[in-house]
Amino acid sequence: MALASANTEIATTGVKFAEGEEKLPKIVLTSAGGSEADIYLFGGCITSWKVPNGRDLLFVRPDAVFNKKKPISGGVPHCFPQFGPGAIQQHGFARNLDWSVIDSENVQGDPAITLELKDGEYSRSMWDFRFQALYKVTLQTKSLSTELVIKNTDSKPFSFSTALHTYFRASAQGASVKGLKGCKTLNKDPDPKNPLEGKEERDGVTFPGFVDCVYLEAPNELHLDNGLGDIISIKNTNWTDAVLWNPYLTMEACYKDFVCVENAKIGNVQLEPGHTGLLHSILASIEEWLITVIQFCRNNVSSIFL
Ligand SMILES: O=P(O)(O)OC[C@H]1O[C@@H](O)[C@H](O)[C@@H](O)[C@@H]1O
Repeated sequence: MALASANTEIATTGVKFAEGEEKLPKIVLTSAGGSEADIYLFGGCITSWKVPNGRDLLFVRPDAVFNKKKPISGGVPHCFPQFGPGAIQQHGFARNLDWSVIDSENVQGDPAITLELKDGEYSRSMWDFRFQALYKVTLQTKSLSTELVIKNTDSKPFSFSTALHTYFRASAQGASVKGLKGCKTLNKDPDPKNPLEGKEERDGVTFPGFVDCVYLEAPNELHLDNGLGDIISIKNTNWTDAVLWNPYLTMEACYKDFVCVENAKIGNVQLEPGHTGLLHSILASIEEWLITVIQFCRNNVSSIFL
């Protein structure tokens, strides 16, 4: 189904247009299983993901503005075509532009929407390439999955870096991320322009103060304990890297209430004309007992089968 503008009615079950903050158009997805997600067309930004118990697992900063003068600070903003710092604005322009809805579907009670962003005068003024970005967001009862497809529609090659800069609601003091042990790190604290190389030695990475660290070649599944009673699995295909960020006292009003765990592609991805790159991520709320079983199996699998 092709959808032209924000005013078009969507006939797909579980997918509707609504007025968001400051009357910005947003899409509301509602699954048959009782979960809900909000996606603003401005920035193609998912701002809310409520699981069936009603808890919103994402966080929007209290200083977020919805007037298109700044990107929406919170939820799942895009960083494209640059993660940064770099030649163009920090985190690129995709979070500052209106995306359009081009498709929607509902498969067995699970709604999905596909947004599109293409180059225009504004984007070409800082990054002179023609591209198409397709972003499919699918909501299931306990998970939210995204698929980002970048296509080079130009006649010359280009390269980009990218991230999903996900803000999770958390008690930063009690939060931890598992799965990063052994990864090579680029610590942007104290100097983001000259990150310090290192290796992660911890089983669970915590947020005791300012954190701004890139993890290279991260595994395809991480577990975030948000310190509020939720365990969130963050799975990916092709998002090779991860970034952890908490601004600590530089954002005194809210640093205690969130942590960013970002799927990222830090090294430049080179795309030839006509070629596409695909990045897939699934956030899933999982029960603590399941984590215990997974960990038990990981620790004991060799002894069970030997
Ligand atoms: O643009 P935002 O949402 O304020 O986020 C900024 C932060 O984003 C993080 O991804 C970077 O690693 C930090 O260096 C940066 O300060």
